[in-house]
Amino acid sequence: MKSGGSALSVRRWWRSARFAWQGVRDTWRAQANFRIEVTCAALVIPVAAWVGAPLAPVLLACALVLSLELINTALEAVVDLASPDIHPLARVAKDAAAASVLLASLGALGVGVVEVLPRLLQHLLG
Ligand SMILES: Nc1ncnc2c1ncn2[C@@H]1O[C@H](COP(=O)(O)OP(=O)(O)OP(=O)(O)O)[C@@H](O)[C@H]1O
Repeated sequence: MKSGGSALSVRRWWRSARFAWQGVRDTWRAQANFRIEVTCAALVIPVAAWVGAPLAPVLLACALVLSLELINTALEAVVDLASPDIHPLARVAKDAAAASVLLASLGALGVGVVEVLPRLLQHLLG
C-alpha cells in the first residue's frame, strides 16, 4: 500500500479513482447480485425523484447496499485466495459478509416501502 505524494495531487486521485472503477467493473462482471442491485438503484432513484420522496435516505440506502456488495466481493476473493479449501473460518467470513449485504438490502427495502411506495401509489392512483 503506497500513500506517498501530496494529498491534493489530482494525478494521484485520478489513479485511485481508476483502480476503484476497475473494482466496480470486475464486480459487475462477476456478481449477478451486484448487477441486480445496480439495476434496482437505477430504477428507484429516478422514481423517488419523480414522486418527490426525500432523496437522501434513498441515495444512502442504495450506496450502502452497493458498497457492502463490493466489500463482500473483495472479502470472497481474499478468502478464496487464503483458503481455497473448505474451512470453518472461511465459511464464517463469507457468511457474515453476505449477511451484511442482506441486512442492508432489507433496510433499503424498508426505505423504499416507507418513503417511495406511498408517494408512488398516490401519483398513480390519486
Ligand atoms: N472455503 C470455504 N470454506 C467453507 N465454506 C465455504 C468456503 N467457500 C464458500 N463457502 C460457503 O459457501 C457459501 C457460498 O460461497 P461462494 O464463494 O460460492 O459465494 P457466492 O455464492 O458467490 O456468494 P454471493 O452470492 O454472496 O456472491 C459461503 O457463504 C459459505 O457458506
